[in-house]
Amino acid sequence: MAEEALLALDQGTTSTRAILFDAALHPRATHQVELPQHFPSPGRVEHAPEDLVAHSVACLRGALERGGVAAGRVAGIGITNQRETTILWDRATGRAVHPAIVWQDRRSAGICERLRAAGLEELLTERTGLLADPYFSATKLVWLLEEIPGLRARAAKGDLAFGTVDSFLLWHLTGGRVHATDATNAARTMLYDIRRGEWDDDILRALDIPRALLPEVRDCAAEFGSTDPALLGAAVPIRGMAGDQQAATLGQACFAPGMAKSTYGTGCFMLLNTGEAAVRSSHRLLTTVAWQIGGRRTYALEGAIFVAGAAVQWLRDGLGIIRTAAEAGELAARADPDSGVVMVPAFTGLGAPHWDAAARGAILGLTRGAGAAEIARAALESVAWQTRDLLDAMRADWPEMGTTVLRVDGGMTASDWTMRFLADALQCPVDVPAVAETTALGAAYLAGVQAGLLPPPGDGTAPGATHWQRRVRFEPAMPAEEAARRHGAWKVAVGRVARA
Ligand SMILES: Nc1ncnc2c1ncn2[C@@H]1O[C@H](COP(=O)(O)OP(=O)(O)O)[C@@H](O)[C@H]1O
Ligand SMILES: O=P(O)(O)OC[C@H](O)CO
Repeated sequence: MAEEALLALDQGTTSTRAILFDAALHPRATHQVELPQHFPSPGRVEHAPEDLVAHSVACLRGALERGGVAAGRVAGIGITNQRETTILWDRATGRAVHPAIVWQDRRSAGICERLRAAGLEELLTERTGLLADPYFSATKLVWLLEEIPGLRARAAKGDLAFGTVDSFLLWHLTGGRVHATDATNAARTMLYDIRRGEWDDDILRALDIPRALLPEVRDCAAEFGSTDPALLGAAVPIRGMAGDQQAATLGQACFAPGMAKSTYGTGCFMLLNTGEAAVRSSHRLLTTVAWQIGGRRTYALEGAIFVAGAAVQWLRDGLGIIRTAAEAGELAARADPDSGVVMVPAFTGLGAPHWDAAARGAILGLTRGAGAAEIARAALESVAWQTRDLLDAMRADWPEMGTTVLRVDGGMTASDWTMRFLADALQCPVDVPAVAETTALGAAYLAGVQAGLLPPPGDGTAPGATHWQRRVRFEPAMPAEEAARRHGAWKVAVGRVARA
């Protein structure tokens, strides 16, 4: 690779990876490390902050080494990360005062209840676009300040720094010189006014969070400082930052309003670009910042589903009816398509647009003729129907959406059967891109924009002209009436498991 390179760091929930791209955004080398999960008690999920830093540095070094590129040739690093996960650290030592509280962690449910009882939910939703749920960082931070002795006093003195994973990594990569985040990560804290683009003093006061804890908020394509030369052998500028789902939206080149992407990993996150409109949802979707570049914010509606690929993992590890995830589609293909078996995989409650924490999973419509194949098919279908519920909610919230093509990525897109059924269920085309690593691609793209190597979104070359290429398109083959009838059966099943 003779020309300049871009380096993406993707710190996710289950692994950390760095991908080296050339200046035209072709992936050249990858280094990945699995991240240990810690479950100290039911409902609690933690990561070791030192793992986050050590693995990130190892991945950056590994990708450079494998790509045979010296750090000095990297025009910019883009950081992207699991969102909402909360870390509080000592400014003097850089050491975290508690393990990272992961986005899935439910320990602050009681604090959310308190906020709702105090009538604060409307203010929180209006300003931040989010719901009073433990998913977001704010109540995790309140929990730390309330439960860990001495922290409130240290915070008041200005000795501590708060950040999501991006900020914590930035702090360490720059040798403790920069305490900053970007607008997309700030938008997931429940402390940030997404319309005015600043930390919200009313919310900080209501939650008793000292402003001195908070990082400075920058654009997603910006100068974030340079890496400590001791880490990679040269000072490399950090020029991009975005939460992983927002980075994937950029990686999928969903640059124009009305474009949407859905990522199918363990869970599923769907984002719809709504342009300059921060659309307030009437269907319990989230309103979030898709990206901020040149001081201008583009917004998105977001829906999160907790169980997507996790349903396939359950077929494998819970039921033992498949040996590998890839077998799920083969088994489903052998099922009776009219068996009437419906599975609602509400293993940990239902996410958007239902937000029913008490719901639990069910398999309905079993007859003597139903077997492993029908259950596998119902599990894969459930992923498509959950997406249909999100799409319907998005259309209802934002009628301008019109017809769409859904761009998909993540592990489950390896299943052609699922993607074909997804197109049927949604009654719209489903596009799988050539570069599957859309999250890293989005982060590298941001760094490339800031380095002046790539055009920003919306400059006339968008959508898609810069880096997006389709690998395959799935067109709906099921008649609309049949899709509506089957969706009806799904909705009845959801109604049976709902508790809220
Ligand atoms: N061929 C396949 N068919 C169906 N599901 C699959 C297939 N391959 C992988 N998966 C599912 O995709 C998920 C992994 O996707 P990935 O994007 O790596 O997730 P994450 O980033 O959440 O760890 C797993 O839950 C797995 O069950
Ligand atoms: O790390 P992932 O891919 O599981 O994504 C996590 C999300 O950012 C949580 O909001």
